Amino acid sequence: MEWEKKHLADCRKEIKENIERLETQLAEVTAESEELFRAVRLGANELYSQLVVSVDIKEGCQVSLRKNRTAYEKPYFGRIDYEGVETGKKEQLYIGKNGIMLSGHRMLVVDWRAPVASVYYENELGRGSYGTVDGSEIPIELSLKRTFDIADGRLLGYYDSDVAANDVLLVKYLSQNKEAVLGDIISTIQKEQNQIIRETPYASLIVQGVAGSGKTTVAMHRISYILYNYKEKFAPEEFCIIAGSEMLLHYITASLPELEVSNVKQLRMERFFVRILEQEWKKSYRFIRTGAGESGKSKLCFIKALEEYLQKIRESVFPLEDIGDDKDGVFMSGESIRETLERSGEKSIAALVTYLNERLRGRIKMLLAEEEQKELRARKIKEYKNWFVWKKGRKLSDIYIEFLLDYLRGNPEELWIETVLEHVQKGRFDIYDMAALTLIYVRVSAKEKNTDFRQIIVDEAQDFGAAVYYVLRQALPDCYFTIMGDVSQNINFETGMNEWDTLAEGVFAAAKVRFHVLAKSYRNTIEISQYAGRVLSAASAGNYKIEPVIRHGKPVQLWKQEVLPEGGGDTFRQMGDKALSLIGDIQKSGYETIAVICRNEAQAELAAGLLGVTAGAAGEEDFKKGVMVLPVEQTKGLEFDAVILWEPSASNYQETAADAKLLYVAITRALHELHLIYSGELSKLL
Ligand SMILES: Nc1ncnc2c1ncn2[C@@H]1O[C@H](COP(=O)(O)OP(=O)(O)OP(=O)(O)O)[C@@H](O)[C@H]1O
Repeated sequence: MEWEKKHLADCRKEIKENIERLETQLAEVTAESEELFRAVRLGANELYSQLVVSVDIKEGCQVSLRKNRTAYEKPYFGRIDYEGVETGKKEQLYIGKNGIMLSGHRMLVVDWRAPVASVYYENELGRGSYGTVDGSEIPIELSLKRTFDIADGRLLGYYDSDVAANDVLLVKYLSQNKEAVLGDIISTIQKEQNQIIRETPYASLIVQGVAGSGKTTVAMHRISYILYNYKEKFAPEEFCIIAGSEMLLHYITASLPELEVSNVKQLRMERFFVRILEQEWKKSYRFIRTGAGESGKSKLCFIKALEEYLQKIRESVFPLEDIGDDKDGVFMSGESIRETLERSGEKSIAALVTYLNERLRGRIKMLLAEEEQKELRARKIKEYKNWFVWKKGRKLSDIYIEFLLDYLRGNPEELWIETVLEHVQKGRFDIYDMAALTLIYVRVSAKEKNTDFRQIIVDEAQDFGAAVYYVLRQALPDCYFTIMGDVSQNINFETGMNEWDTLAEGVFAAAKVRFHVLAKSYRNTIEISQYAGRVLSAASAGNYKIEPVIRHGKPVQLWKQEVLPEGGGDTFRQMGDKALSLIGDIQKSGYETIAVICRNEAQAELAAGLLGVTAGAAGEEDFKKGVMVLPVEQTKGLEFDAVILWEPSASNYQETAADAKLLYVAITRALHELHLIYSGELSKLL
């Protein structure tokens, strides 16, 4: 202990010196760049490149200073001692949230994202290896793995152990209250989480993780990891985080600056489609949250039927016939058209029309190249100009309508199509109509393929059906996807994902996607997890079980309100009073985020009225401290110190898989305390 205390003190001394040196350097470089800026503004253009360099140095200084200042309080959390098997070189590395360099390029603290830091998270003592960014494996003999508990620059203790080195700290960390943002877990990342964070960025991932298993947290750390290790290959602007609601996006991305991630994009799924559709999404169009026939439209067979329909249009625009005439010969053969079509699967019809017309013109010029053919050449070029035609400006929605009519002819029993047609004619589109429009855009009119994005991260991915992912893949063929979800929490039972095979096989081709499972739940106490377990088997057909991290809390409390003869109003008032007194008690025990979770918006309005707070409305963006009254659907992905589940009665939650999923979501939002207030009969699921 004394040795480590001294090491910490020495380390902090060096960091302090670093800070002082950087402060001086920053002051100097700031003065220098200001001077250069003035000179350039007065016309000394030859100093411009010097100014750019100076500004770069200044920014570098600011970043280092920030890292050193943060590190001063808690420079590191782990230590590994090992010997390189091939080199025989002994290393003793301290691992922290920020890599700290000393002058002379001596590494004081290794950044948690560095490849070697993986040893701390994954390896057991003895022979092992770690992977580098270029894919090679470095064999090592690990002799020590140590976890530190450091606060405010003081060493409180350390633990040496094998693979689960960070368990003690983990439980300590989990017992704390939560800030109203997603925490950073750098010092307690678990092995199976680490494997996902450090998966190659050149693969798509599907992660099935039970509620509270860290899917969202892991996804954010993965972005940080990729940007740190693959700076040259991926830029932050090429990342987009997609989720179902604004509140969830705000909640999850609030943790990004802490992880040194800035400038990544974040969009709700429907906004993402709008972004891809660009001007094809007309001003008069409206997104509707619930459309018609979503159950049918969300399935792969529907979107693949559209794909086939578009393929037929393509075939009709480019007949595989020779182009030319008997007298002057063949300018372009049917065979060469076929080859071009095959090679250009990613090109839209409009792009191909332009391309093939240009090629045809080029071929005519080449075949009639002689001077004496000049006149004939000009005539033929004119004759075959715009040989391939596609009506520009044809509205995507018209093509969609034609397809729907065609689909209806083939499937006359699918009556919902009539309603979809009505919506589309009025310019009203749900998420699956938007996916369909996007596919039509990609196949029909896109000028070129979209290269804006390279990494897409979808959170709460189970809420969208396979058709959405099929279209995303087609629209962004060069993109890698990180898809995080939990089929047990699929609240859109008819449309969303109830298993992952369809996605893995039907959208990605199973060989191309890596599947991970996170089974441990870090959020809830054992008592809450076990309670959730009761509904889980009904919610996931028993496929994915929760393994809670051993952390005890209060038992789950049930508060039954007898139905009063005076009628519902009085009964609810009594329930409201009970909730208010519970909230008072919970706040007294120091918890800050409390949610009252209701079955739907109407019940949330009612409960909010009784509690004297405003209910979280659909468009609400802020996740805040205090009491929030929310319909269960809007609590997806969020977590609260305490949850009061409002009216989990038999009539609100019936014995169906869909209702079980809703209950499961609601219960698993609670970190420390769960209370149920209900009148009459409790749901049979409980
Ligand atoms: N390794 C870990 N160490 C400490 N805390 C962790 C760890 N992994 C997850 N957590 C915590 O567990 C909680 C749940 O994490 P997160 O919200 O990422 O889970 P999730 O799988 O996305 O949950 P849900 O499916 O319910 O939205 C968070 O408070 C997070 O900080």
